Amino acid sequence: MVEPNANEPVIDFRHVTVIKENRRILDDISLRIEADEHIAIIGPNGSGKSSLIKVMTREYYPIADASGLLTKIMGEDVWNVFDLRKQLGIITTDLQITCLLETTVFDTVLSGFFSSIGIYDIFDVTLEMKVIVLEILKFLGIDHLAFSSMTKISAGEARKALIARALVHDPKALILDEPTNSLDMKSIFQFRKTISKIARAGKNVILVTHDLADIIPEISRVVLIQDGKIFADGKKEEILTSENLTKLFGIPVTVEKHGEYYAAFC
Ligand SMILES: Nc1ncnc2c1ncn2[C@@H]1O[C@H](COP(=O)(O)OP(=O)(O)OP(=O)(O)O)[C@@H](O)[C@H]1O
Repeated sequence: MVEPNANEPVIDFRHVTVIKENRRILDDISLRIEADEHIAIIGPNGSGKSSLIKVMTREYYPIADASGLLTKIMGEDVWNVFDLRKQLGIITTDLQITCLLETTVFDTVLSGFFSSIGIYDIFDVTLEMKVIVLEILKFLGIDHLAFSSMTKISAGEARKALIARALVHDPKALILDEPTNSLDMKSIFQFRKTISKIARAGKNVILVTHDLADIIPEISRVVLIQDGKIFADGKKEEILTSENLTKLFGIPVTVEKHGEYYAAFC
């Protein structure tokens, strides 16, 4: 198994172009995320955010003949996909839908060890795995829900259970694709606190969102994506401006800062 190098950039992509159905859905993207960085990726619907994440998880592959192409993750070019998924904890809305089964929170988190949906008799579940699951549930403050069904807890709690599932392998980075979709204000508030706690615990947070309010204070860098290209990349304070967001979304947008958080109005 590839052991990640903690000092190497988590992501070092250069000249990444992905073509699907004869269209460049990612167009010459270069993006380097340092070992200690937390970033937010923002862009309109269809701009290529999820596709970029899929290049990170090796679900999408860039065209191989691009000059200077590099797709290093934690210093390595070549990854076994199973090893890679242990290092990159991923939470998507699709996963939330897939995991909403009549299964307990505990088993949902445990299933992260097997990259499965549900737990089956053939799995070799160890005591150590169970201890890790309980520790993570405690860390995220949902241990009291361990034996509740995923279908009987709130959307915010279910989202935390998925984060717990992504953490079982102690990944280097946590990738969140639109994590607060369909959560109410209280759940969003609690969710942000959880992500802040994980960021402070030393995991890279890579957040894909439409909502500036998801950008936790620990995130200092923002990347804007438009039409498969990087439109702007830099310090949060410099990138999150009304002018940039107006150009990015093609509508008048006003960005305001409230304490350590941002909000956009259109
Ligand atoms: N497998 C595929 N085959 C064909 N087209 C694809 C494929 N995957 C993505 N696309 C197209 O690439 C573009 C970018 O899609 P992507 O899902 O990356 O955008 P996004 O920024 O994540 O959008 P959203 O905010 O709506 O989730 C879209 O036009 C999408 O239809």
